[in-house]
Amino acid sequence: MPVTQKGDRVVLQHPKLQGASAEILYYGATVISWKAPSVSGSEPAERLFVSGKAALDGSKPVRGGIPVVFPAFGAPTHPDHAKLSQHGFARNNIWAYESTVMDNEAGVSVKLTLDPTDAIKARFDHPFHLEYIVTLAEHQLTTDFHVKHTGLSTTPPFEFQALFHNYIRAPANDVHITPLKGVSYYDKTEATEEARATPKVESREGVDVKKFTDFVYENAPGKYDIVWPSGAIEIRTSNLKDVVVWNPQQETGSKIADMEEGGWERYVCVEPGYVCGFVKLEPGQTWRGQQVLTVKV
Ligand SMILES: O=P(O)(O)OC[C@H]1O[C@@H](O)[C@H](O)[C@@H](O)[C@@H]1O
Repeated sequence: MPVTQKGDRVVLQHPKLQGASAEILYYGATVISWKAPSVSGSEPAERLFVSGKAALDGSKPVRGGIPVVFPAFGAPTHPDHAKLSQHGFARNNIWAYESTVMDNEAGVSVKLTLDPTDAIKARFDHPFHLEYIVTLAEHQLTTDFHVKHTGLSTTPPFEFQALFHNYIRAPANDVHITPLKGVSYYDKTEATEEARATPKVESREGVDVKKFTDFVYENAPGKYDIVWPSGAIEIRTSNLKDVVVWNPQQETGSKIADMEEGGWERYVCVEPGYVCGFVKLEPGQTWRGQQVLTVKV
C-alpha cells in the first residue's frame, strides 16, 4: 500500500521504488523520515536528521525532520503574535489526515489539515485553514503549505510568517550551501539586539557552518544547493523569499536538551521561508509556499 495510516503517523511508500518512503507525524505534520535512493540507484537512504533524543510523542516539537513554522518565526515580533511560543503553533498541534491526493507510478501524495482549536484561538484568534501536501517521488520530496483566510469579507486581514525547518542529514563540517554570495542577512548569533538587526552581506561563494551559524538571508535566490563530498541535495522553492541557515555546533548544540550528543555534526538546517516581514492575507485569499527537495548525487 503506498499510503498507510498508523496510530501517530502516515507512511508513504513509493509505488515502484522499493524502500523509497516518507513518514509524517500527525503531531505538527512533521516529516520525520524521507528515504530516497542516490541518482546512481543505490539503496534508499535516510535524507533527514532526527535527534535520537527527539520526543515523537507530542510532548514537544520534534528536534529534526521538517517542522512547519507558522505563523511566527523565532520569538514572535508581531504584536498580534505576542501570545505565541517560538516558531508558532503549527509544529506542536495535531493535524488531521484528509486524503491521498495522488497515487500513480510517479509517486504518492497526501494532504493534512489544521483548523483553529480553542487552544489556538486563545492565542491567535483568526479564521484560517491550513493545508499541507507532502509528495514523494523517486528522488524528490515536495512540501506544499497553503494558508487560507476563511473569514467573511468584513473580517480583518491577518499577518503571518511561514517556514520549512529542514534538518538535512549531512556532515555539517563538510557542507557548502550556494548560491548566497551577495545576499543580505541578519546574524542571530550576534550578542546585541542592535547587531542582530543590522544586515550584513554574504561574501562567501559557498556558505559553511563550521562555526555556530544562525543566519537569516533576505530575498535569497530561492534555489539552493547543499553539497558535501559524498552527496548533494537541491532545494527549489516558490513564494518563499528568505532562507535561514542554522547549525548550533557544540557551542550551543550541547545546551539543547533534546539534541543527541554530537548531533550538530550530522545535519545542516536550510530553511526556506517568508520570515523577513509578514504575509498579509485578506478574507477569502489563499497563500501558497512550496519547496522541492531533490537528491542530486
Ligand atoms: O529550538 P527551536 O525552537 O526548534 O529552534 C531551533 C532554531 O531554529 C532556527 O530556525 C532559528 O533561526 C534558531 O534561532 C533556533 O535556535
